[in-house]
Amino acid sequence: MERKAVKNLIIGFGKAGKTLAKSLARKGEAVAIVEQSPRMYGGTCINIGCIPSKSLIVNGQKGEKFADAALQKVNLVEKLNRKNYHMIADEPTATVIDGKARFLSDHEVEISREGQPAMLVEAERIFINTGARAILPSILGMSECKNLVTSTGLMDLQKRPDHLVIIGSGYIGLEFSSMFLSYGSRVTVIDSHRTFLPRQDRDIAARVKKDLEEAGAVFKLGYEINGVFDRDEKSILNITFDGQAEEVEADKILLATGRKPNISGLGLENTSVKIGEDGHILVNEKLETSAKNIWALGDVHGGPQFTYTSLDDYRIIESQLYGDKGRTLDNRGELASSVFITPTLSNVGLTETEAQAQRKNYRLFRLEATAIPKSAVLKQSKGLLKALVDPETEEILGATLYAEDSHEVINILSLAMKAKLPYTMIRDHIFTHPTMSEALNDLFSNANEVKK
Ligand SMILES: Cc1cc2nc3c(=O)[nH]c(=O)nc-3n(C[C@H](O)[C@H](O)[C@H](O)COP(=O)(O)OP(=O)(O)OC[C@H]3O[C@@H](n4cnc5c(N)ncnc54)[C@H](O)[C@@H]3O)c2cc1C
Ligand SMILES: NC(=O)c1ccc[n+]([C@@H]2O[C@H](COP(=O)([O-])OP(=O)(O)OC[C@H]3O[C@@H](n4cnc5c(N)ncnc54)[C@H](O)[C@@H]3O)[C@@H](O)[C@H]2O)c1
Repeated sequence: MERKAVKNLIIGFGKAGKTLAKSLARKGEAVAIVEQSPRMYGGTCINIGCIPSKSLIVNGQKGEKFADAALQKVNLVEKLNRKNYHMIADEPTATVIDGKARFLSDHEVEISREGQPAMLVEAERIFINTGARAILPSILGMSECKNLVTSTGLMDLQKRPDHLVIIGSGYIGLEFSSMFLSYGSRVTVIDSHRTFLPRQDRDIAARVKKDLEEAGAVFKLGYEINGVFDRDEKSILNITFDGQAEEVEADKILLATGRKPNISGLGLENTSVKIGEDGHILVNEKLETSAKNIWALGDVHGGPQFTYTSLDDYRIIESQLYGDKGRTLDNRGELASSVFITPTLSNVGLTETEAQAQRKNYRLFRLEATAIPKSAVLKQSKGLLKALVDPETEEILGATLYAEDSHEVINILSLAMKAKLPYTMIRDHIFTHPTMSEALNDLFSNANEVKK
């Protein structure tokens, strides 16, 4: 077996891993990064996640035809994939190894390669960045169903399905409903949960649901899925609500019921790395696993699954191994998030419901998106903005922005929260005009405070 010794081995070409590989190489350190599929150079985000999905979403909003948008998506991904490969492979002290990694011990990793003998890599330090993969709930008949796909399969289609049935109304379920509605598909969303967007305030969830319904989505919430079978070119889902059975016919079925840490076949049982009950790699606030030479970064260690949290994991490693050791998971602060539907739904910090559950004192500010001049310019006036402020410190406790471009505007509020700025600073700040961010002036004005 071919053997290789290297100081740093990174398993998985994700956001954290590739950024770390580049940084190590720039320091002149020997680093090898192993990736199981050339299709995935650069990881989930650029190949099968954020970037292709947002490309399809944006082109759908612009009114492009699905076939054209699909082609643009392929070209964009190919370009980014090659760029990511060369970003690492062209560094003199870095090596990209094609193959699937499996631990033999805390320091030894076997890499199986297609059409070539396996390779054994011995490394001083190992960074696991293997991401997450779609959870496939067990549904009777699903393995024989030819129209059942995950988000990856759906984005590979050349032709839009006439009727898309989506199982799951979380991030992927909602973003893909909005996306395919914009291309003219009929969309039905089924979720086992009765409450729509359970972590959002009820007024926000109701708005989102109503807007998606107006765009054509049909929601079937609180349904159990009993089985699926093919009939000619279509597939039929058997579902029940309160014991009442019904059938739904679909051209494609998207499974979007969550993603779980990718540790399958990684051989962690041969190491001293400990795994949590739900299958994530256990790490401390410095991302150290229970093996002293092994770290885990990104989706694989559980917690929020975002590209920007994976990037922040890289920053933690950099700070711990080469910096002032100040950066950890514990001082990450509030994370903003956005669901890229139309308009976008963004959150940071507490929702009103969470503030109430925590018995916090808060001042509530509320603004209809119709009041924002830029929303009229953009011809997208749907939405509602909410923000909570601590009455004593005047700091922002949280915000929910359901409005066009809220994925940009939310970052202003997350920065303000991190900097502990009083809300008055945002209220009185001079923003350029006409922009969606200037709505923050109005949102925080006294006139828009909701007296409880
Ligand atoms: C459809 C979709 C849309 C998304 N949209 C967004 C978004 O808009 N914004 C956002 O922030 N997040 C989004 N996400 C989530 C985001 O993509 C992930 O959280 C992020 O990419 C995780 O990065 P990572 O660094 O953990 O690893 P990944 O980027 O997942 O990389 C892991 C890599 O490891 C490889 N690998 C796995 N096992 C092995 C092995 N044994 N040997 C060798 N290689 C291996 C995999 O092939 C993969 O390339 C989306 C996800 C999906 C699926
Ligand atoms: N904009 C973004 O940042 C973005 C976009 C896409 C994905 N992501 C990341 O990817 C992760 C995975 O997304 P996701 O949408 O797959 O998961 P999710 O956890 O967001 O939503 C899963 C949904 O599936 C439902 N569900 C679970 N099991 C079910 C079953 N058996 N039958 C019917 N419904 C069922 C749940 O009730 C939930 O509504 C997200 O947590 C997110 O971190 C982020």
